[in-house]
Amino acid sequence: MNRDAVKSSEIELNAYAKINLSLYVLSRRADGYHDIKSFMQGINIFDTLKIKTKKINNYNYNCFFSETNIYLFSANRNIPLTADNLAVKGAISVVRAISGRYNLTDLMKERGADCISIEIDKKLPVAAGIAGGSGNAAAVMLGVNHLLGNPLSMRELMDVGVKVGADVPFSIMMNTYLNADELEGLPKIEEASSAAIVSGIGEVVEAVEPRPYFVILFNPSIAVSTKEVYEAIDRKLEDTDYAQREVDINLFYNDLELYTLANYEEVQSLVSRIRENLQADEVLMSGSGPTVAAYYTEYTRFEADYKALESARWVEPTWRYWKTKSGGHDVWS
Ligand SMILES: C[C@@](CO)(OP(=O)(O)O)[C@H](O)COP(=O)(O)OP(=O)(O)OC[C@H]1O[C@@H](n2ccc(N)nc2=O)[C@H](O)[C@@H]1O
Ligand SMILES: Nc1ncnc2c1ncn2[C@@H]1O[C@H](COP(=O)(O)OP(=O)(O)O)[C@@H](O)[C@H]1O
Repeated sequence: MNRDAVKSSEIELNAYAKINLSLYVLSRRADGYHDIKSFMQGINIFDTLKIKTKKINNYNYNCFFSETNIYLFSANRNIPLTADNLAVKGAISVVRAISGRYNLTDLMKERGADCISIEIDKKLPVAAGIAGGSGNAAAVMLGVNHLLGNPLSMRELMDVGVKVGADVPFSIMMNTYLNADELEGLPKIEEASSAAIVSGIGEVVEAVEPRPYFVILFNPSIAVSTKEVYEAIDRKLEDTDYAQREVDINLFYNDLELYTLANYEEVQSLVSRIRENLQADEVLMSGSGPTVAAYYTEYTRFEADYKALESARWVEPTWRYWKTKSGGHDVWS
């Protein structure tokens, strides 16, 4: 570790959301988690997090965790402002991993700091199938590691991150790639990508070239529990033909869609209305839902459809939608 390389006491990172262009659930493991195979890609919508190492000089924060002196602030009331916050879990896990190898008190002292503060500007929907919380954990892990002089490499952060959440390893890789300018000096940064084929429960992340698409993303403003959806798929996995089928990672396919669409009328209605009214090449729910992506290869059709949404009667006032792109900065410019 180059202790002198990073002496700034503050970093601001965008925590980008992900979408699953394909998601196959392969088997249930003894610990209740599921082995999957998924093509995941970053998308240009994000929360913003400010992470600081500082002297404790004010108490204007929602909560304080004494074990590692971590303060959290967010104006958003849809996320837990407690130790259950995934940003706090990310901070604790990275602090513990660093403490295992280095003297944390010394690292903090060298920076004239005795606490870490996290501020979350939450813009993404919560429990939405786009890894908003995992992205917050990823950004905090990358930010704390950066402020403490990059003791851990990107891959080491990913290994620690899977204990915080199954989507965290991919979120770390993708958010490393998309925040590369801010994270200069992170060991193994050159291995990052905004797209990957993800397997295991989420810990095996193989960087691949992104597949660029224009995307209109819809969220019906309901929350869906990932745990509930995975548990529901277990009955299907008992069928050996299903469990042993061939998977094509390049198809637009999501094993979890069947359950969420059948059990959440709002999501079924959202998908049907998008299919009836838009000219998208593909329409697919992301992750466990309820967010649905309409994918376009052609810009003019994408623009026309997006424009028409403003006055479309089939769009419910409670829905949120975003005009965005998937891939990386090169396709976003
Ligand atoms: C479905 C996916 C697809 O990318 O994304 P989301 O819909 O959550 O965005 C992920 O596999 C979700 O990852 P993540 O949301 O981080 O999961 P975790 O917090 O670790 O786990 C929540 C719960 O989901 C179940 N779970 C999660 C991942 C996995 N491979 N198998 C599982 O069975 C477990 O029951 C666990 O208790
Ligand atoms: N910082 C955070 N941002 C979003 N959700 C969080 C956060 N911390 C904890 N959570 C909780 O994590 C769960 C999953 O949220 P999220 O990551 O948004 O879902 P998904 O992976 O389906 O997009 C929710 O129950 C939410 O309350």
